[in-house]
Formats: sequence, structure tokens, C-alpha cells
Amino acid sequence: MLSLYDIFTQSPSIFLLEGCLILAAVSLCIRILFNRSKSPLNLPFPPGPRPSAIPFIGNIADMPSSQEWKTFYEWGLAHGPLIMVEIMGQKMCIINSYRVANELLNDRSLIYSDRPAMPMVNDLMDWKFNMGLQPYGPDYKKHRRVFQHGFNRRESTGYQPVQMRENTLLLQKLLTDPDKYDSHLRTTTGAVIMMIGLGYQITENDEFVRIAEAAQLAMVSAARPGAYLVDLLPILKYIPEWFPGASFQKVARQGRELSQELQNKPFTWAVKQFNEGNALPSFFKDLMENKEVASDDPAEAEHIIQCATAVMYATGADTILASTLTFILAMLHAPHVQKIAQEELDRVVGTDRLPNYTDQEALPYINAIVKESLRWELVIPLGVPHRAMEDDVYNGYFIPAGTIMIANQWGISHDEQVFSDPFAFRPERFLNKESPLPDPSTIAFGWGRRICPGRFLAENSLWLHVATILACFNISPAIGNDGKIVPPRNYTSGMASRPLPFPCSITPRNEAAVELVKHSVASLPESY
Ligand code: HEM
Repeated sequence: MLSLYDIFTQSPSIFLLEGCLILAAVSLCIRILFNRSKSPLNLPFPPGPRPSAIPFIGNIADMPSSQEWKTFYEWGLAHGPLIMVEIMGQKMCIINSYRVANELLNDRSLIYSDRPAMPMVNDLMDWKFNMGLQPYGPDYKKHRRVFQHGFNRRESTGYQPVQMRENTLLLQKLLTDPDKYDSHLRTTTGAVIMMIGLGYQITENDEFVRIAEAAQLAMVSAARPGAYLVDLLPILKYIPEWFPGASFQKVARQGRELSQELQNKPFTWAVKQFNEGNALPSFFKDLMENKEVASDDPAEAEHIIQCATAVMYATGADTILASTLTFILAMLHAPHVQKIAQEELDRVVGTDRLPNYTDQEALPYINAIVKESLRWELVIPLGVPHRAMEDDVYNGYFIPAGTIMIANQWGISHDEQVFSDPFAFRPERFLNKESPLPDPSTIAFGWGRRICPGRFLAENSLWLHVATILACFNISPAIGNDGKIVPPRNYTSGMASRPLPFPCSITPRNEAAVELVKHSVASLPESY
């Protein structure tokens, strides 16, 4: 994939886009001049790295091509908690502080709830169905309402039986084939989301799961801020695929095909089940029976339900998977943590049953591990970009309407002023209830009116994985030729990030744990 940086530093094909660029440059000049003249009262813009002396380029050369959150964090150390950069006339604010993110994105959410247009993903790859990328307005609010309805705190507890069943099956797989822990977790998170979302029971190498994963991967890769020139020069979206240098159109076409499969195939299956009276309880079934939650117009309601179920299973599984993988990686970096956790589990729950949600209050250390896993590495390190809908002034700085607002959630979670020793995995920091530390769930799940509506469901899944895996298994470094392998904290780039595959050894704690898993699986009802 070409990043903006690549296009301007490496790719000769850029010259072949000349025709379109001339057109685009004219509109850009107007936009830049307009932007420049728009700082009322001569207020300064927020500070940031010095832009290029070459007109229009702005900070393109400064933009990293991967792991942007780390560079943005460094910029924060150099320039302060609120930074502004400009790329071809598009202003972008990067927030590196919890206080500033709260004051802007939460307290002023009336101004900062919009999304950037993102022509690559929304128009070319046909992801407009995803309310997470829609502009703030009446349509978006309808889509958001169905999520609030299906995944508020109370409704999310209703899904716990599905989470517990699939989790028990996960423990069995970890027992019989621990080396494939990554693939087992993937199956489990997929199974949970498909059952909760659509009432669909996945099978081995499931087609719907494959579609969801491929579509989501294509989307998050394309949605990185500045990944495609067309996001800054929307006119480029009209260039045909055969045009020399327009390789982004091929990427877009492949993404579009996946998006359409994602929207249509599972929904068609679910509607058939529903019409035949065979639908299992799910988010989809509940909405089909209560269409007025989505809209008074049944056709519009059905469209919104179709979009919501596609969003749910495109975004839900991968994020929960990534946060659980982070927890496993953390156990290799902080071995003492699992000892303390296992001592707590044995003392509170005992060894003859699995921990369940009724134990949550009594397991403060497990709860602290969940919080620390959400803080230590971020599933969505830069959040999802917001956009200023009006001009604003903050701490004497001018933020013009149209500015893209990026909360560097990774940077905020590693702010030394807030979290001491931020790169260490230390659940203890969350044990003191009086502590003024921010709860990482108020960072990892985003901000204001766009805060993640699936957060209760996600936290429930992560909690169960942490509590039950630690109750039954020891997680330790795999042994290589040179002894123990403690894998580095290497994460993928993109809007969503997860650890790169790493070896690890997952073994039952003792014979009692083996029996507990076997007994728990045997006690499960045969099917849903
Ligand atoms: C650990 C798991 C998860 C993490 C870390 C996470 C994180 C996020 C973040 C950072 C945002 C952007 C918020 C903002 O704009 O400020 C978001 C939005 C969203 N998430 Fe999640 N999420 C997770 C799981 C889920 C699940 C399980 C679902 C589905 C049930 C879900 C559905 C959504 C939707 C629909 C949006 C768009 C919200 C909007 O634009 O109004 N997420 N999530």
C-alpha cells in the first residue's frame, strides 16, 4: 500500500497523475488561501513540526509511514499536548493528553463529533454503510440508536451466556492444541460476534468469518490518516483504474467487492432464517422484531439493520481478539502478574469451578489486568478521527472548522505525567480505588458522542478470557535454541493494530485444571 510519504518520495508514478493534479492544485490553492485567512483575532494555530518551505506540501515529509502513534507521541514531547500539522491544505490536530482529549472531544462534543469524508474508504471501497465512518447528522443518529439499543450496559449482560459457552470451548481447544492459541482465539471471538450479531453458528473455515476478516483488514489498512492521496484530493476518485499511477483504484475495487459481500451475504442468510421462523435470539432478530428502533419506515429500518449487523461483525471480532492477544503477550513480559492473579482466583473462586461474571466484583486484580491490557497497547492506537464542525478556540489556539482531530490514544495511555513507568505492565496501578488515574476504558474506546457503543460487550469478553485462561493455564515463554523467547512488542500498523504472531507456551496449571475444563465442556448444552 502506498502511503502519502511513499507517493511523494519514492513513486515515479506520481508524475503520471499530472492532469488531475493540476485541476486539484487549483482547488487546493483556493482552500489553502481560504484557510490561511481564517484565523480570527490573529490567534495562532496549535504548534507542531515546521512545515516544508515548498508551497502546499506542508508536513508531508514529516509523516511516518507506519506506527504513526509513536512519532505523534514524540511530537507531543517536543511541541506539547495539542499539535497541528497540515498536509496539502488539510489541517490535522493531534492530541497527546487525556485532559485535552476530554476537554475537546468529550466536553465540546457538539463541535467535534463529525468524521472526515475519507473518499477512499467511504466512496471507493463502499464503506458508507458503516456508521462509524459516517458524518455526524440525522442519518448517523439513526444508525447509532440501534447500537445503543442493542449494546448498552444492560443489554450486553444478556449476551453473557453466549460468551461463556464459546469461552469454555476455547479452553478445551487450548487444552488439546495450545500452539494454535491465536487461531483458537480468532475462532472464539468470531463465534461470539456471529452468534450475538446474527444468531449464526460458525463452522470450521467459515465463509462469513473469512469475508468479515478480509473486508475489515482492507478497510483498516486504507483508513490510516494520510494513507491515500485521494483522501486529500477527492477529485482523484474519478480517475479510472487503467490510468497510469492509479493503483489505488485497484485496491479500492478489491475492497469494494469485499464490502459488498460483507453487507449482503450474511444478511441474506439471516433474513431467510427469520422469515422461516428459525432465527436464534440475536441483535439482528431483536431489531427485526422492533424495527421502530431503527426507523418508522420499514424499508429504511431494514436497511439500517443490514448496515448495523455488517458493522457489528466487521468491527467486533477483531478488536476483542487483538486485546486478548495483548493480554497474552503481556503475561510473557510480566510473569509475576499471573502468579498474583492465580492466587486471587484460587482464593476467591476455588479450583472446582470456572470464574464467571458473578465473581467480577470480588476479583480486583483480574479487573486491574483487564484495565492494564487496554492501556499497555492500544487496539485502535489513534482512535477513529473526529472532525471539527465549527471554528473553535482552545487555550488561545485557533482550530478552524474542517480540522481533522486525532486522539493519539496510544500516546495518551503512555503519558508519563499520568501513568508512571508507562511501558511496564503493572495492573497494581489500578488497585487503589481512590487513585485519580483515568480508567483506560475511557481512552481505549474513544470519545464523546462517537464513543464505542460495543465497549461493554468487548470488556465482558476480555474479562472472561483473562479470568478463565489464568484460572486454568500457565502462560510462559516458548523455549527456543537460545532459551526462553520473550517476544518483542511488535504490532501491526493501520487504524486497528494487533500483536504480530508470537510464540508462547500455554500449559494447564495442574491435573485439576485439566479436569475442570473437561467437566465444564461436558456440562454445556449440546447447542444453542
Ligand atoms: C476491545 C475492543 C474494542 C475497542 C478497543 C474499540 C474501540 C473503538 C474506538 C476507539 C472507536 C472510535 C471512537 C471515537 O470515534 O472516538 C470505536 C467505535 C466504534 N466501535 Fe468499537 N471497539 C471495540 C469493540 C467493539 C465491538 C465489540 C463493537 C460491536 C459490538 C464495536 C463497535 C463500534 C462502532 C459501531 C463504532 C463507531 C461509533 C461511532 O462512530 O459512533 N466496537 N471503537
